[in-house]
Amino acid sequence: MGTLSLSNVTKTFGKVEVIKGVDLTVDDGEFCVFVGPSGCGKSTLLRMIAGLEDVTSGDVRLDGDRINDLAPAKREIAMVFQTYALYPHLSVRDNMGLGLKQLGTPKAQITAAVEKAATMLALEPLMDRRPSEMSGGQRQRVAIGRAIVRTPKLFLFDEPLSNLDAALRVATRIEIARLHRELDATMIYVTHDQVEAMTLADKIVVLRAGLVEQVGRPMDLYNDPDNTFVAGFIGSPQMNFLKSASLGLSSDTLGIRPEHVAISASQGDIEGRVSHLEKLGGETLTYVRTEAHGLLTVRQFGEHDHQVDGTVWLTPDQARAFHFDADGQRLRR
Ligand SMILES: Nc1ncnc2c1ncn2[C@@H]1O[C@H](COP(=O)(O)OP(=O)(O)OP(=O)(O)O)[C@@H](O)[C@H]1O
Repeated sequence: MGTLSLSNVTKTFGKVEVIKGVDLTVDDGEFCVFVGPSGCGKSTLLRMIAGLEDVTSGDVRLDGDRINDLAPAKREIAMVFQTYALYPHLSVRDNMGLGLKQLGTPKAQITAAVEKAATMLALEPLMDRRPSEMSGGQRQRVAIGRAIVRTPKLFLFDEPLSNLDAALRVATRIEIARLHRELDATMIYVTHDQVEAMTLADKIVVLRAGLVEQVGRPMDLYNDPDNTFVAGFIGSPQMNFLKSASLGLSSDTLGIRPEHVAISASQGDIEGRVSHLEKLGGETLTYVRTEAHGLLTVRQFGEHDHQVDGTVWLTPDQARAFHFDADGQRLRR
């Protein structure tokens, strides 16, 4: 079991309140991802769950038990950091087994748990190496292995892939998804990476300035955002925001994803000039400077050529558009 609940959790550093009352439930076996702009409080929230920061007010519960005052080592929670935090003088085997050893677990049991985790993570050939003799990706697998052997109720990941190169990030991301399926464990994962959030999460929590903006399944946040903040945050490239009035519409702002804007050299609703093009292989992004709405992005599948500085016409697909009021709240019709 591993159900986490936060009720009205706050955190104050000095006089500054950085977490301003968070309510959240992460169900047993769920993969929950925290996203939000830099400084919004993702890591602080994670560290409070782990017990590495005190909770200023509110309750943190694991399977119903209030754990606010429980020492980190007693929480049955394992945390994997961006910077691995392995002991340099210990072998992989000893790094992975250390947590259990400190808990006084019998040696045979430690060996069995370490071997099982090593197999899951394909670490067997590396067990006698020290951290300095391994690549970043291998070290991160050891850090994940160290978390697994403790069979915690809850895994916390703080941007675990951000020190890895692009190919290794993809491989390790897939590995984490597999581990989640195999372990059937509850996981909370902090990331800046849209792809990680969209692909790993059962549930995404969008945070902004210490508050939860919206919680939902990835595609629900993408297709049904509550406000301009969530609409702009989820999805890459970002949603376009247009002034409704200049399109003859009654809402304040019209939101349209780059893939739902048609581009033509001869006709359309909005005139603009091509600012620059990005050909990404499978798709082309065209950035168009418009007088009424600023810079807009158009996404087309395949390779397309639009002359830089040339005049183009854009037409948002109204059926796919989102409408927002002057406060940025979604107007659902
Ligand atoms: N020990 C501390 N003392 C004072 N302020 C802190 C401390 N730790 C974090 N903060 C502040 O709390 C706020 C939230 O920080 P936090 O690291 O949780 O944000 P984050 O969303 O994880 O950011 P990032 O995405 O950049 O890692 C920030 O304004 C930060 O400056």
